Amino acid sequence: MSGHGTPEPLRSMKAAPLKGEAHVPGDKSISHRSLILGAMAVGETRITGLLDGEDVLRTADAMRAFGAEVIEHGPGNWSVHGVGVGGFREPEDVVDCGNAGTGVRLIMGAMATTPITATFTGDASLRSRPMGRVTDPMALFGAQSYGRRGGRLPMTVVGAESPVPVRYKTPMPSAQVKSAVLLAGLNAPGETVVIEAEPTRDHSERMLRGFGADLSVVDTPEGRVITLKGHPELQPQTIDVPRDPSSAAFPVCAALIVEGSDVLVPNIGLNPTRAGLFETLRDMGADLTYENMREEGGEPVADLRARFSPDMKGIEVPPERAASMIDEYPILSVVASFASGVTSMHGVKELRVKESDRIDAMAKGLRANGVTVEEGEDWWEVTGLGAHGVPGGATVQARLDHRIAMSFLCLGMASANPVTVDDAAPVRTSFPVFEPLMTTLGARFERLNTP
Ligand SMILES: O=C(O)C1=C[C@@H](OP(=O)(O)O)[C@@H](O)[C@H](O)C1
Ligand SMILES: C=C(OP(=O)(O)O)C(=O)O
Repeated sequence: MSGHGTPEPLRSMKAAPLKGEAHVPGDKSISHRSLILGAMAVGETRITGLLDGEDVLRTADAMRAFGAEVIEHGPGNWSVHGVGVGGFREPEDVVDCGNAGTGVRLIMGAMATTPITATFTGDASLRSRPMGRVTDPMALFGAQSYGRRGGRLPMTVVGAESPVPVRYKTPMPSAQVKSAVLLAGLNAPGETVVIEAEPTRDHSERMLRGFGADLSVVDTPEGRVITLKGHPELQPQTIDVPRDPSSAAFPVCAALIVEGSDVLVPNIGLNPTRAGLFETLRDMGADLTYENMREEGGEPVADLRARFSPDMKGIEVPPERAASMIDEYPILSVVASFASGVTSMHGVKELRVKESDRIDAMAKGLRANGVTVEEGEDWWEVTGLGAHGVPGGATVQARLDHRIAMSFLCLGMASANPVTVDDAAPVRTSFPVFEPLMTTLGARFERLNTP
């Protein structure tokens, strides 16, 4: 598992023009939810296109520990025989969610209204992340939790004996917190209500409805109000997981900064709660087009075509767009380094509690590679050096963060000198085929024994 093995240093050298098609893996958010909702349905859910990244494999193991039958039939092809809402059994051992914030937080929610006890842990990154944001609303349902100081893992959650429904306004924009409350609400009587001031990714709402839950979403002056009726019998589904826009971001952004590139990234979901990066890149003047726009499973889908864009300009990224591109700021900051002028990113303090403090990780690594970065608690600014202006040449720390590792590997494809990442193992959490896929397009990597 990432974070426990030998570090895998990887150097990224100037790439050849990136050309061809990039078939990126399945969506991580939807993959976690497919397994969890499949485990809470009655009968067999079939899944194709499931991401086989380590984060999702941990969730599959966790669902087995809670009593569901989870079987891999072949690459991406899975079945889950669910135990029904309220049917989880008590895990016999500690549940290790690895590197996955989404996995642990959604599973805590899913079990918090069933009278069982479970202890959760994860790798060094996950053990440093705040869990109070989920255990606070779980306490309102009647669950108890005992963790390390600061609400850190390892943590034991004692599910509520007689859960009560909850009305909860999320204190920060977080789809994980929203989803944990909705999943807990499944096994509470009456109506559970979540209110979010800023809309976040809505996969849980769409999928809960798909599984047959009674759920309504209303936009009000207070924010988005989501109401779920408790105690549904969830119906098993057949799910084809769409490709992950957050993974698509890497070949797209690499193509924009590597001279001579022209890359097609087919079948990417453009759900508006996820597509903020692509709009931002277009606002910066990127040659990024949506081809073959269509609807699949009720969601907009397109093939993304990205070509080398030497004339991109820095912009102020609208803060209200932050939730729809929260995982994409690291790679955006790489693109911003190759634009001209300043790109400023505000309203992004959530970046400080991801797999790493992503503002700090990117700021330190970009500075080491010759880029000027200013930062405050909830904002940062990157001063671009133009299409050929980034020196590169440094070794950076990935900090057990897949998106930091992949972002700096993309930087090295276009900078004057190679960029080395001290440990690329975390890439396997979300994008296990990143290295071969990017190599096929024209990237050049060198594996090192020591960074
Ligand atoms: O719900 C989800 O699937 C996710 C929500 C986001 O986290 P937050 O809820 O902490 O913003 C995102 O960063 C994460 O990669 C996936
Ligand atoms: C923040 C992320 O994931 P998680 O919170 O699930 O660890 C991510 O994938 O960028």
